[in-house]
Amino acid sequence: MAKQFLNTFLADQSAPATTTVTAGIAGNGIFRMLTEADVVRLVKPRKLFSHKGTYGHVLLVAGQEKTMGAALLSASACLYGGAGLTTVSIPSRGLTALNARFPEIMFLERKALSAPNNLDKFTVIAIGPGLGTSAAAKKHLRNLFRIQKPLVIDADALNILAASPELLKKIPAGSVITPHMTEFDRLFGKHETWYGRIDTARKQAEQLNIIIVLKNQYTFCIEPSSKVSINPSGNPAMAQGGMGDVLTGLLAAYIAQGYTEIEAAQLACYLHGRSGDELAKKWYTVTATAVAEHIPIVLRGLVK
Ligand SMILES: NC(=O)C1=CN([C@@H]2O[C@H](COP(=O)(O)OP(=O)(O)OC[C@H]3O[C@@H](n4cnc5c(N)ncnc54)[C@H](O)[C@@H]3O)[C@@H](O)[C@H]2O)[C@@H](O)CC1
Ligand SMILES: Nc1ncnc2c1ncn2[C@@H]1O[C@H](COP(=O)(O)OP(=O)(O)O)[C@@H](O)[C@H]1O
Repeated sequence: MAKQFLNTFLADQSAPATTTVTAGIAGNGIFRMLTEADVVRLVKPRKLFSHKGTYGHVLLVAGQEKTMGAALLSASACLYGGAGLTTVSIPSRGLTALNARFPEIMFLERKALSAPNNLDKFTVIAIGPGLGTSAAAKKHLRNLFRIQKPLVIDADALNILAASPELLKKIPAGSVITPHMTEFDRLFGKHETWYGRIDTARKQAEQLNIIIVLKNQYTFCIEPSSKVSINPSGNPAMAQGGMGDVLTGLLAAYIAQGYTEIEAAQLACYLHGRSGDELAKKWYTVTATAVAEHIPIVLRGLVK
């Protein structure tokens, strides 16, 4: 394969012209591009004699009155991503919508989040889509930080952290954060270039001991070792609200199923974009709902 350069993946081509990207995540370089072969190798086929308990239990803390849709979209991705069980903690006003739309999904009252015992049974907890940034939302995030288990942190939970640097320092080790460019700059300061942003992300992933999924046309998954994998799938037909909420649900679903946090991030990014790519062959734009629903079809095509 011809040599690839990092600038191919940056909107502003701000990297040194000689910085290369190797094909495949097994490569030794800092910058490695995820390939279809990597993803096929990562996927663990579902087992004979397995049941819902085999594939983990996601708790998703999301939604407020005006953005309940984000919670439902994210929850749908847990379902279509194959989590064994999904429970959603949304304001109780969203319960009718949840039951009508996804009868497979369970509900946990918000007040139950303050008792750590209630959370033991969950394999992974994701927080943020459509959550809002109220004092109550901040309290829920703070409570989840106390149990010291890695979290998936997105959207408004990131905006809460951006406004509370003292809380950002307490982020549980091993957590995965999924900022888009604007959320990233709110968290870590304004950046003039993409190369500068990636440099900061590598430093922060190491310092905070977390995985940073920096979303854009090409999404960068940055590990605490500061290695970067670049996701090549996805297209502008996907540039619509709710797409990131679906990515968060997928990521949580793969952690629930026993993938490591970095494997889950790589799988979620690739399959999310691939779903959008397959749909965009027929559709000029694709919805977040459609991207989630198409995930099992993408996997059926990749894993024989
Ligand atoms: N149906 C729903 O309920 C939806 C709820 N959402 C939730 O609403 C909350 C706030 O989201 P908002 O969209 O208002 O605010 P954001 O902070 O996500 O976005 C604010 C602005 O940042 C810029 N931006 C967003 N993505 C970018 C990217 N990849 N690169 C560069 N700039 C980018 C855009 O100009 C955008 O208007 C989140 O919790 C989110 O989960 C959104 O996901 C949209 C759909
Ligand atoms: N032009 C694009 N090309 C590839 N992926 C895209 C494109 N636009 C959006 N996406 C993907 O959609 C998601 C958008 O996330 P985000 O901005 O958080 O959306 P939202 O807040 O509306 O849910 C990211 O995973 C991003 O990579």
